[in-house]
Formats: sequence, C-alpha cells, structure tokens
Amino acid sequence: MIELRELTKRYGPAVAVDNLSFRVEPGHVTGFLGPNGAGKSTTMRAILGLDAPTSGEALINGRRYAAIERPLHHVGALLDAAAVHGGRRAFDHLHCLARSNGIGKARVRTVLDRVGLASVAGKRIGGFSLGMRQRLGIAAALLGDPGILLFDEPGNGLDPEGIRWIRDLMRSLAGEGRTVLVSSHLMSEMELTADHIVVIGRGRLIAEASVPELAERFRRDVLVRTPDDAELARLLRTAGATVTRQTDGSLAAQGLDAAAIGDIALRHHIAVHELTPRSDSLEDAYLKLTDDSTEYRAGRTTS
Ligand SMILES: Nc1ncnc2c1ncn2[C@@H]1O[C@H](COP(=O)(O)OP(=O)(O)OP(=O)(O)O)[C@@H](O)[C@H]1O
Repeated sequence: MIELRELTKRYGPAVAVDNLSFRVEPGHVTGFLGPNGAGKSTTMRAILGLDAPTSGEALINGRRYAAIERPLHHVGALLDAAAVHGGRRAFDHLHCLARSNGIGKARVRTVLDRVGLASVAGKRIGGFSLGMRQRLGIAAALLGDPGILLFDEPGNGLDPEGIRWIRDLMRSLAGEGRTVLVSSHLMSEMELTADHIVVIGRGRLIAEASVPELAERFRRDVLVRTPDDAELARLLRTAGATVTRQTDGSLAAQGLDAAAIGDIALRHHIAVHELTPRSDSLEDAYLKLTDDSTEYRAGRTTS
C-alpha cells in the first residue's frame, strides 16, 4: 500500500504539492489524474524518495522509500522512459540494475519476455522506438517482482496497440494483487484502465473515488420511455422528481433513481419501454472537477 500523509512540496515560493493525503490499495489500478503541472510527477518522485517533502510524508507499506532495503523488490517505477543510456544494450542495462539489487540474469530474461523485448535483448537502446523504451522501462520496474508499481504517463507517445498493451499489463499486475498507481491527464484512458481515481489540481486533492462512484456523482437524469407519459410524469412529480418532457416524447427525470421510477410505474400498471440512467461522461466530469486548476488554457475567443 502507498500512503500520503499531508504531503507538501514547495520549490521556492511555488507549491507543487499541497497537503495531499490519500491511500493507494493493492489489487486495484489507481489512476492518478490532473492537468499539466498539477503535481503528479512531484508526488511520484516523493513516494520514490527522489524529492524530499517540505512537510508531511509519503510511505510505502508504512515506511519511507529510503528506509527500504533492496527497494526494487518492493517498488518498481517507470518515470521517464527516455532517461536511459542509448549506447547500452537492453539486456546489459537491465542486468546492471538487477545486480545492484541482487537479482540474477534469469529474472532479466523473464521480464524482457514479459514486455515483449526478448528478441531485441542484445540490441542497443539508442535504436529503440519510444514504445520499445517504454517497454524497457516497464521491464526495469518489474525486475524485483515488486508488490507496488508506479507508472508516470506510461501511454505517452504510444500508438493504440501500445496503449492497449500497457492497459492490459496494468490490469493483470493489479489482478496479481499488486498496488498499481498510474498517472495520466486523460480521463478517457483511465476510465478503461483504472478501478479507482484520484484527481488532483494545483497540488491539492480534488476527488478520490471508484470509477462507478464518480459516474454516480455525475449522474444527470433518468430517461424514461412510456406510452403513458402524461400519467407517469404526474406520478413522478408527486413523488418529488423534476420531470422534463423531451421533443421525442420521452421523459427526463431528476431526483429519483431508475429503481424508484420503475417501482412507481409498476404500482400504477404503467408500461415502461426504456429506463436509462444518464451520466455526464467521466471526461466531462473530470473537466468540471479540474476547471479551476488548469495551469494554462486557451483564451476565450471574442469577436
Ligand atoms: N524541480 C522543480 N523546480 C521548480 N518547480 C518545479 C520543479 N518540478 C516541478 N515544478 C513545478 O511544480 C508543479 C507541479 O509539477 P509536476 O511536474 O509535478 O506536475 P504534473 O502533474 O506531473 O504535470 P505534467 O502532467 O505536465 O507532467 C508545476 O508547476 C511545476 O512547474
């Protein structure tokens, strides 16, 4: 488990992370979302002991990173896939990392195989595409078979096949009971990958919820189709709902959920042909949540 306790990181007068507290539990993919400059990378660097917090703490299984012996066995991370020596061969790069944590060559071969780089193990990294570098970075993160994994924007610059591969990998790592924290600025991607979402903006926690909870929070209304719309609208209003009749004759009801509407219709022997809860897309929800915390945005065009 990863736990942040009132984590704050300042760079001079700028506050990159502001009193941030949340937990990342095992067995799930937790999506860590926020606009550019929200503080995601700084938070991850603090978890990995690369940035010292100004105050508060970031703990891995209850300990600071620096206090963990042979950390690759506990935590693996992909922060910046470009930050590798291009002159090295893939196998040698991983073997060098492995040795420093007492990990043997067999494990290097296993992780190269898991990320699909076995056939280029002897090739120099300088000739690798961005996608291959991402895979190599992930192989490095997996070397020590750690229970906790952090990935900073792992899909950046990848083609759709590469993005799908990363998504499936994250899900299978969580399925193995690991703690997986993955940052992104795309809710559309996290909706497909993550079970839990943590949203930050300007270094502060904006929302923390499961994906279904977040969808529920942004539930808009329930669409109801019935041949007896006037009578059902009257009954729903009596039960406290706000009901709007749409141009196609269907009803949009707010204030009652689909189950309550169905029960009312049943009690009054009214046929219901459709009953659909409608939510804002998570992308819309995310934009609403982070509206005040976007660092740079296009100005409104005035004519
Ligand atoms: N070493 C540093 N020195 C000064 N300011 C920094 C430093 N690192 C980050 N910052 C600032 O801290 C804030 C948070 O940056 P951070 O990189 O953590 O955000 P992020 O959410 O990862 O953004 P992005 O999605 O653009 O990568 C930004 O305003 C950034 O300019």
